[in-house]
Amino acid sequence: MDDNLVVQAENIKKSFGNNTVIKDISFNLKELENLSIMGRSGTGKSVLIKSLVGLIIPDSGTLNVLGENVLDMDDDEIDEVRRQVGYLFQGGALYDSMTVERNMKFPLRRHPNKPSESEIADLVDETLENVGLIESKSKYPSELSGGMKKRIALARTLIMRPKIMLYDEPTTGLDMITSGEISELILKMREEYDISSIIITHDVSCVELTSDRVIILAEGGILAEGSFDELKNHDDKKIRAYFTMADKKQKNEG
Ligand SMILES: Nc1ncnc2c1ncn2[C@@H]1O[C@H](COP(=O)(O)OP(=O)(O)OP(=O)(O)O)[C@@H](O)[C@H]1O
Repeated sequence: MDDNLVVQAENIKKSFGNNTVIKDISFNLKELENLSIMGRSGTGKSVLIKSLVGLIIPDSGTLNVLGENVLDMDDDEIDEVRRQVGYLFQGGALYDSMTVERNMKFPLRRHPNKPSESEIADLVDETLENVGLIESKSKYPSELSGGMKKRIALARTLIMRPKIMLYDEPTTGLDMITSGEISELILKMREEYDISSIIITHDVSCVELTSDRVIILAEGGILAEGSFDELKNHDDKKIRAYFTMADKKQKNEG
């Protein structure tokens, strides 16, 4: 595997019964790169990133993550990959019955190389400072806005110091200003923690702000790949449409 590639996926295929979701996809992620994956609903974006952490097993292909072949791993080895690959799920999923502080401490306390309680407390404070929410430490999720919950969910993932972050629709359901703040945070976290990221999103502004490279999925394969500007101004109007249609949708929602 190329030294600079943290993910290398070759000829991935995946069907669920008769439903062939991924016909043949190859892609890679470079160190410190932010890669956006766009595509209509149901094109297999989530399936693709779930396969990076062993939540879905492709039918065929090769899949290297951080230099290791994840399709040939036992449960312990996959757990080790999951510790290095943070996954921000669509729902964000905080524990409602726990304060922000306890939500943050929870994954660290379960870590096999568990830090001491005072180290955990320092890590929680430092990470909450970084996402701008230290003052919400004693609050419960129900007391937080959608944008704040996303930040806390992100902080809880970052506290594990992942090398790769997988963001599944990080700005969905947020207003345009809050979405912009989350996109800024994705950029800031790359600087702060040297993270390479894959961002699944329909949010054109998020793609524009965060991404070095964009892949558009359609019909089980890669329809287009390039920089934001290349794809937004592509000769093929079918490709341009991914940017203009979503723009209009956002304006209507905003
Ligand atoms: N565990 C599963 N079992 C069966 N089918 C599944 C499973 N996971 C995903 N699928 C199917 O795979 C297809 C792609 O789903 P996926 O969630 O990857 O879409 P997506 O591109 O992320 O869509 P969205 O933008 O709506 O989140 C869908 O038809 C879905 O029903």
